[in-house]
Amino acid sequence: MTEVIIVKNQDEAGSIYAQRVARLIESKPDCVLGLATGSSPLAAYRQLSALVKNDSIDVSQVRGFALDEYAGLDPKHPQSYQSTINRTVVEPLGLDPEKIHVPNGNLSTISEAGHAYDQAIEDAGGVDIQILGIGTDGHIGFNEPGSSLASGTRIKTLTEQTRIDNARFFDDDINQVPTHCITQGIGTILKARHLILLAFGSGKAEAIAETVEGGISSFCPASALQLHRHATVIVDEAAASRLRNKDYYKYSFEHKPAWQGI
Ligand SMILES: N[C@@H]1[C@@H](O)[C@H](O)[C@@H](COP(=O)(O)O)O[C@@H]1O
Repeated sequence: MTEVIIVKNQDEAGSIYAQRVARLIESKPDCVLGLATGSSPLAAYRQLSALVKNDSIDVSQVRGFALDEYAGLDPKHPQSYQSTINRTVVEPLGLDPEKIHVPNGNLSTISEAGHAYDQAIEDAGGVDIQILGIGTDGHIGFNEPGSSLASGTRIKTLTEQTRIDNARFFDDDINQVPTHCITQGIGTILKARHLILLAFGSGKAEAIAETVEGGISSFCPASALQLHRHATVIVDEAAASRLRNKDYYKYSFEHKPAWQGI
């Protein structure tokens, strides 16, 4: 089943992620991390970088692949996902920028870029742990409702809702938000060995209920997590508020043997 962990706040969620990733880096120094943008993973990255510093963990060989990028936006633009990943992950953790990849949203090469990206992930041996946020419409990466559950990395059209949601990063001006993106497909994401999805706040409650307890449907792309052998969904009470089986998730997490980890 998809494991659901209900936490008090983003820091508690971040610390669960950070401890899991720190263990991975210690056992596999050149591990491959799947990276995501958005506000949901920020506390997780902060906690991880604190842990890396406190425990003097060597991250020099860690590799990473981001989920997505806007199409046609200069990678140097402060809101490009290339810049965002550098600012929120690469710099604070002290990762080697050469080992961290973001899909190439350059319009002149975008038709080939998706296939090349999937190939690069495979050549790296696949993603060990993929962190995910979720859109209010249930999207993961930028796989909007209707995306094939078997899709590979490719160009997608953003929904108007996603452009409205993301306008806050573009001076609250939807016209500045690109209309297209390049995103890892749902099929690509499902190949990662462990998925950890984070969601906070009541705005995500419906998407989380659909993801975990709804039918598997391309209309809620995150519901594809139900097909994965090792998916962990970490949410606060507000994001968990529409889950019918909430008490059971709490009970099973409280009674989980410590050796099991997540
Ligand atoms: N492409 C990203 C997603 O990867 C992210 O999950 C989503 C939610 O962002 P937030 O975590 O800020 O709510 O935003 C964007 O659309």
